[in-house]
Amino acid sequence: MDEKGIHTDFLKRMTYGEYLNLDQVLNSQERLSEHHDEMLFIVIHQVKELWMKLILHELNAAIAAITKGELQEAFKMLARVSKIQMQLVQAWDVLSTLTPAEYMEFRGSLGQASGFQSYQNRMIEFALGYKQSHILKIYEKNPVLLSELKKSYEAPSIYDVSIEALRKEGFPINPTLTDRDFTQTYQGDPTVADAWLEVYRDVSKYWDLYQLAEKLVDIEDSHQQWRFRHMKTVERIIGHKTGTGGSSGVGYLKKVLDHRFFPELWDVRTKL
Ligand code: HEM
Ligand SMILES: N[C@@H](CC(=O)c1ccccc1NC=O)C(=O)O
Repeated sequence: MDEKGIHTDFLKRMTYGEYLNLDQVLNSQERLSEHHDEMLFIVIHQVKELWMKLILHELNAAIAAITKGELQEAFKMLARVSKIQMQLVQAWDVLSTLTPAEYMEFRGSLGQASGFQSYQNRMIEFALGYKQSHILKIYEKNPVLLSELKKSYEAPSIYDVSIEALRKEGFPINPTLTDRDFTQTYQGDPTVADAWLEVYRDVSKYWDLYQLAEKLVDIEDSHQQWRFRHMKTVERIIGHKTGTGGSSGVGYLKKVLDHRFFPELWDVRTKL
């Protein structure tokens, strides 16, 4: 049988579990304590990491599509990102069934591990334009992750390519934004604010850019809802204890809430 024949034969016999690699997926919930609720804790985090994998897949494709001027394709992907984010926000309801006493019974077995080290969470923040250089240090000892992370740290974010789309439409965007140092978090620019204001004032003329802006607002809105639910769930479970990752805990999570990804898209609402 030729190579193709063997392959077809394998496909014919392939099972559901083989296709989805369920052996690995369903044998990856190793509790370090004997505690009943540690299973909930592990599953919630794994589900979240899987959804984040899909978010990144969609966000990166959307960035490429916007760069090529294929906005309709990008809208489809960004709408999917929003729906996934809704799942992630709702997942806090499941975790909230964990009481403080139950969590404290197995918290010790987590050591210094913390969501702070979630690599995919940082990749998403980079794709959305929040670039914090100290994040790279966390992965110093893992060259594979570090080089992947660096690539997205140095690349334009979804907002950078959206600003470029404004420029391509003919808006007089500050030229220094086009080849700026993308490792720096975008700080806002009056020419971008003026351009979005024009788009929102004349929606029928700039329908695609308007839709792009509203998709970005959806994503930032949901991301903030996720951050808020995280902060509140943490408060109800550990109060103001310091975090396993070494931060002040709730105080730190509250501060993170201040960050805005797409500042002009929020400011434009006041000006309309
Ligand atoms: C009992 C549940 C949880 C508690 C008590 C908790 C607590 C904390 C604390 C205190 C921090 C600050 C860093 C530190 O010092 O550790 C943190 C950060 C973080 N946690 Fe959680 N967390 C919980 C569940 C989750 C879940 C389910 C996720 C989703 C995967 C998650 C993702 C993150 C992320 C991404 C950060 C980094 C935030 C940032 O730096 O902006 N956490 N968490
Ligand atoms: N930072 C949490 C620990 C924690 O939540 C955590 C630990 C191991 C794996 C994932 C975690 N989730 C998110 O921060 C704490 O301080 O209790």
